[in-house]
Amino acid sequence: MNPNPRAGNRFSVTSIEAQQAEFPTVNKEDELKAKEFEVMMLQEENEGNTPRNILEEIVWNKDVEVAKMRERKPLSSLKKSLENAPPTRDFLGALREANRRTGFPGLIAEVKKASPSRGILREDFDPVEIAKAYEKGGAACLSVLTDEKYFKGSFENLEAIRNAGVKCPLLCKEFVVEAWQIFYARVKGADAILLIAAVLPDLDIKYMTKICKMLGLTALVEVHDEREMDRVLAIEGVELIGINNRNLETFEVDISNTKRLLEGERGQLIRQKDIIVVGESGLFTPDDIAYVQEAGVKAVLVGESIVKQSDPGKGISGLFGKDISL
Ligand SMILES: O=C(O)c1ccccc1NCC(=O)[C@H](O)[C@H](O)COP(=O)(O)O
Repeated sequence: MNPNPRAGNRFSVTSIEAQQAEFPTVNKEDELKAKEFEVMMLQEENEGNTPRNILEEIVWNKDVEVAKMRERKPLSSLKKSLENAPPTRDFLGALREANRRTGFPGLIAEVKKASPSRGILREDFDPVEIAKAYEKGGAACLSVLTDEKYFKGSFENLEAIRNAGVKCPLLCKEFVVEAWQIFYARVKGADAILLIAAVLPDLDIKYMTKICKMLGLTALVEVHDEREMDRVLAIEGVELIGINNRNLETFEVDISNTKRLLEGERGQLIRQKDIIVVGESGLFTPDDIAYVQEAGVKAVLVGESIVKQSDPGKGISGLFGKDISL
C-alpha cells in the first residue's frame, strides 16, 4: 500500500473554512454519487479492483459511510448540536497525572468487542460495565471503538459510556477521513480522537489537529514507522503521539517497534517538544509494560489483554503486576 494513499487526492482538507462550509452549490445526492465515484476511481487504480490490505479496505468503506452520515446530519446541524454537547475533559492531563501518581505509564483502556485480526474478543460485551470496571481498576482514560463494520463498536457505546457518568476522558477510536467526523465525535461525548498518519496526508493532520483544538479535543496522532514519525514530528501543535506496534496492513505485532521509533534523535526531539508518547497494541504482561516504559512512553493503549478477562478491572492489575487503582 502506498504509505500515504490519500495524499494529494481531493478528500484532503485545504482549509478549516473549506471543511466548515456546507458546499451550498452542490446537491447532496450528487455529492454522495461523487464520493462513491471517487472511491471507485481509487479502487480502479488497483489492479483487480480490490483493496490491497485491510487498512485500505476499512478506509474505502469509511469514505462511503461518512458521506452517508454527513448527508443525514450536515455540518451546520452538527454545529448546532455542539451547544448541547457535554464539556470536554483533559485527556492529556489525565495521562500525565496517572503517570505521576502510579509511576507507570498512564493507561488508556480500550472498550473493544472485536477486531479484524482477532475476531470476537468478548461475547458478553456490555460497554458501560466494561468502562466502569476499567475506571475502578485504575485506567486514566478509555478508548472506545466506534467503527461498526470491522470492530463491532458504535457511537451509541461512546454516548452510553459518557452518559453513565464515567469520569475517565474518552478517546473516540475511529478511522477519521474527514473533519466532519471530529465534530460528530465531539457531539457524541468524546474528549479525544485518533488521527492515523497512514491514512491522512500531512495537511489533513495539520488542519484536523487545529479543528480538535478549536473543539477542545485532544488529538492522538498515530504512527507505525520512522517515516510516519518524522512526518508527524514536523507538524506543529502535535502533543500526543501513539506508536502502534501493530502493522495495520499485515496485522503483525512487534512491541520493539516502540523502542525503535524512540531511539536517538527522534527520542530527543520528542522530549524537547514535551510530547507524550503512547505505546499501542500487543501489550500483555508487566514485562511488556516495563519494556515500553523503558523505551520512553508515558502512556499505553491496551485492548485485547484486558477486555478478555472475566473482570476487565482486575485484568489491569494483572497487566501491570500491581493494583494501580490505589
Ligand atoms: O486490532 C486490529 O486487528 C486492527 C486491525 C486493523 C486496524 C486497527 C486495528 N486495531 C486498532 C488498534 O490499534 C488496537 O485496537 C489498539 O492499539 C489495542 O491493541 P491490543 O491491545 O493489541 O488489542
